[in-house]
Amino acid sequence: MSAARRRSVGSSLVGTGTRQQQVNSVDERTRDAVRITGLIKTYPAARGRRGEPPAPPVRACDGVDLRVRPGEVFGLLGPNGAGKSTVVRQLTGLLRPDAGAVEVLGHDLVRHPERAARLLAYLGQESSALDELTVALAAETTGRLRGLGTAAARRERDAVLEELGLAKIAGRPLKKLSGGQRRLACVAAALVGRRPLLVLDEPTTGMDPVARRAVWAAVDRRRSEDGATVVLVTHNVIEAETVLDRVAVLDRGRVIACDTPGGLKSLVGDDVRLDLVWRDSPPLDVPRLAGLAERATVSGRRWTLRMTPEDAREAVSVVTTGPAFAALDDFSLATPSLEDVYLSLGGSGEGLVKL
Ligand SMILES: Nc1ncnc2c1ncn2[C@@H]1O[C@H](COP(=O)(O)OP(=O)(O)OP(=O)(O)O)[C@@H](O)[C@H]1O
Repeated sequence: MSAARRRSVGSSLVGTGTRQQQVNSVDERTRDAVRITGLIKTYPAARGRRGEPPAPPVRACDGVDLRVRPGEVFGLLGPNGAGKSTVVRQLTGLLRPDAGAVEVLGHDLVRHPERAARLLAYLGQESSALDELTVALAAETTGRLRGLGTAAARRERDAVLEELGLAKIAGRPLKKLSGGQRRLACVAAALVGRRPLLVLDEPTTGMDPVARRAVWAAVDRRRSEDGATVVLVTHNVIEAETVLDRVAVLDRGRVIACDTPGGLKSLVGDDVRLDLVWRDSPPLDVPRLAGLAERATVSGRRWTLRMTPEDAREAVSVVTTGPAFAALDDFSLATPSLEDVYLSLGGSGEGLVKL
């Protein structure tokens, strides 16, 4: 129900006592596009095959609470194995939680998982189901399955393929495309037969920058023109910073922070990050450089330092003069990123992608 419609229903019932309370409680539930409360999921232990040790149970969701507002692009960020896909598979009704509630636009998807198909479009990590079809047929078939008539499905198919730059390869089967092209075709299929909630699990994996930009523009259009809400899984911190309104950081099945990218970054204060890349070995006989070496995280030829802006100014003057500068290949100074937030919150940082 749109906000305008909710307002008109509410105002027509002003003063009717109990019915007003009912409307208020419906209003309360539908104010969030997605409400996830106390979600718990443990994958059971598995017997070891051919003499291998058994796999222990894995608690992939450990009490996850999330609220997503209508029209928001909301991200789940975290390293491999943090539990992001497990959350979205429960959000889409594909996986039953052990405990907790999942509501989408006021519908209880734990009790009624079959309603998910009408409420949301889901792009999972693996999408081999469409592999035998051509790009055009994958999009058209998805539209038909979502209840569009033949003409409407074809109209939407053509519009989406054009929008995502796929018209030229519309006649090719998905299984004969590159990884990035196949992923783009799956995004196209997900967008046909519009749904109020889009749940996209790493939609741009393997795509080149042109395709990525086309996907983000298409997602943004669904939000601005249709009022769609988007839940997006990513472990790409750069994407997270640029496309998301709010982001929940997941680590080991728990939400360790949830805010706007800017709000999260303010958690790490004013510290800046200085990256130094040396041509070969740095001249450690320069005394002030030896001092920096003690504070740096070293990875091959790269030093990374987190410091106050004043210390960074001093460090930059050290590395841009004399023998240090001669030995320097590259350097960059950056304000805090979501990766810094993640690390400062106690995440391991492994598996976060920076492109
Ligand atoms: N079907 C399954 N059976 C057993 N364990 C599983 C299963 N699926 C996922 N897991 C485990 O649950 C945890 C969370 O996995 P999940 O796929 O939700 O993480 P993720 O954050 O989506 O990771 P990625 O970024 O790699 O996609 C991991 O430890 C994973 O190994």
